[in-house]
Amino acid sequence: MSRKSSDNDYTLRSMSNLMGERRKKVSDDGERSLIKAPSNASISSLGPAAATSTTSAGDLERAARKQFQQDVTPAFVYVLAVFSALGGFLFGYDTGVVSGAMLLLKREMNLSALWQEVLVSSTVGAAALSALAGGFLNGLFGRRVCILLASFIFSVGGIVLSTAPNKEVLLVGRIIVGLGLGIASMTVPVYIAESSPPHLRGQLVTVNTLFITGGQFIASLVDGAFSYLRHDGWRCMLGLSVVPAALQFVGFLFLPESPRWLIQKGLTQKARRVLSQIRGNQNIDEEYDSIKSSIEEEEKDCGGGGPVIWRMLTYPPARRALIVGCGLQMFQQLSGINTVMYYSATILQMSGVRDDKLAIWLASVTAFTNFLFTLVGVWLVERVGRRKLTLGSIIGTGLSLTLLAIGFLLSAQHTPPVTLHPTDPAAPNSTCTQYGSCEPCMLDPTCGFCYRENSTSVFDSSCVPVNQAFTGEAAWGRCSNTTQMRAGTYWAYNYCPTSYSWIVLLGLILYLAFFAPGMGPMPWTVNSEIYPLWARSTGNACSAGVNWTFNVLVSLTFLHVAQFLTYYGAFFLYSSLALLGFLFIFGCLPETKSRRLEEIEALFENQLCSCGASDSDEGRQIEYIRVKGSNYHLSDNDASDVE
Ligand SMILES: O[C@H]1[C@H](O)[C@@H](O)[C@H](O)[C@@H](O)[C@H]1O
Repeated sequence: MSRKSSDNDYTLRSMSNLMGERRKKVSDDGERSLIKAPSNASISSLGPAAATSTTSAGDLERAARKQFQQDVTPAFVYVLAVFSALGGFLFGYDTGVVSGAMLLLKREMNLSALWQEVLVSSTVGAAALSALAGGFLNGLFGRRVCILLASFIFSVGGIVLSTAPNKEVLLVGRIIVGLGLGIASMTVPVYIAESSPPHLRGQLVTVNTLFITGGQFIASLVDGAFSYLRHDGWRCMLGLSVVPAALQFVGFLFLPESPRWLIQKGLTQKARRVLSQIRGNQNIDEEYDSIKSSIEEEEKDCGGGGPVIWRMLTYPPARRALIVGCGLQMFQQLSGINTVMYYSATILQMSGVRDDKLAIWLASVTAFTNFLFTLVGVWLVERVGRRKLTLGSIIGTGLSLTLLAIGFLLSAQHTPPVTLHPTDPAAPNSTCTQYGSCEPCMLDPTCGFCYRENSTSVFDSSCVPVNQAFTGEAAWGRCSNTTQMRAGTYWAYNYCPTSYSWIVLLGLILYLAFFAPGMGPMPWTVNSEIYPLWARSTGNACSAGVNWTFNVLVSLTFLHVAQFLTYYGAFFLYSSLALLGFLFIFGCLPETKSRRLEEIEALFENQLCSCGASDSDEGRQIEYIRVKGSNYHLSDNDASDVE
């Protein structure tokens, strides 16, 4: 039997199986069977060439398939997604908890500014490296083993951190946690995407980012709660991550490997078993066959030798996908999310929350807002699609960054003058005491602004050195002991009192509302689906590596950028980068919603920019995808067999 007719028979058989079950299921629902059953049946009975002849037939089939899958999606897929997303939770928890832990650690272990920076960035740096290594491990050992490995590493890291006797061991613990983070961040989205049915894939992968922001929110609550413990509060903060890590480890002992990886490795019987388990009562023949044939085709198309990254760079569709994936991750970080989150406590203080402890609690309001709006993303991703969601998000993000910058600019223009110039008994030539207004004083990390305030003005103000061990107080003078400070006297470190703080606060809220549903989750979601199977682990490893690298770059440079360009300059810079990001996304990101993973490669087949395509272009694209999915190629207006 020729390849064409066997494929044909197979498609017909599987489609009519599918529709047989479907008809049984909806026979008591006349309207639904009228819409769905005939369209599918007629499409399959006409054969692939006819099926590709109209866009509406394709759409109908897609809609029918979606409806059918929705009816029978088993709960197991959700269990699998939630256990995997614990990796996202640990990502959020471990990156979020460190700021609160550091406040306590620097006092207890007498950490210098350099050590604090090293402890925070070592995790992110280690994550960047291990994300890259994760690509290789994923290809070799599979997704499940990598998730098990990551949760094991997280548990070890948590134990080392919570029992660390000194800063050197703390550093080892932070690096161990980073290694787990890198592997988890690139594996979990891939595993969820490969196991989910197409109509739920975007939503379930986005749940992983929901868990990241959830982890950051819980971390902020834990930070707030344990900040009252004078001793060893940080041990509890850092050690608590062992609980979700152990839970995920145990869960994954029972969860299956990704069916796509199994098929790729030739473990076909096992793959069939896993696919049936994940799809419940659905007929898996069609899906299994489509994955298998696309792997065979990929091997033919891209079977050239050499390392995967080399094959990706020399095979145009994979190269384009890689550019889109890495670009999205880069622009996510360049939009300044981690700076805004990190800086949010200060923004809130600037808006009138003077108590340090209260500011820590209010930082959890920011983290909660990020979480809440990621939930909106989970809701929207399958409704409006990845492309529109990401574009809308980056426009809003850019505008909010501009508003933040305007708020900072107005504050800088109306910055209060320094009216008192006390002399430091220990260092009479301290630079702090020489500044003429609050703005340059605030931009110098060694100084803070001490002032008195009534309802209308700031007076009796001075710029004095900060207490390096506890930035909540000055090193000497009126503001050096917050508990004994006179009523109406305040200490501002990192910010200046201003009546424009409401603009900054509004900018912060709008920023999170726009960033969290789109630019937060979509880079992870899109990356999990745009690469062909042979390039998926390497593609995700590279893009996750780019995310972590830009994360550490943006966080490490923020204070220097702010010193050099001032705060408003820094935020104007981020908003221009968001504008660049918009152009990139507008030009390069195709819509992947509802397509099978095996169909998506075709979106990168002809051009980098599939956006701005007219309806007829999209129609042609759908035809092309369908044809590719059925092992046929279009020649002019006709369909001809591959072999
Ligand atoms: O998608 C996530 C999320 O937006 C987090 O809030 C952020 O801290 C991460 O850097 C990012 O990758």
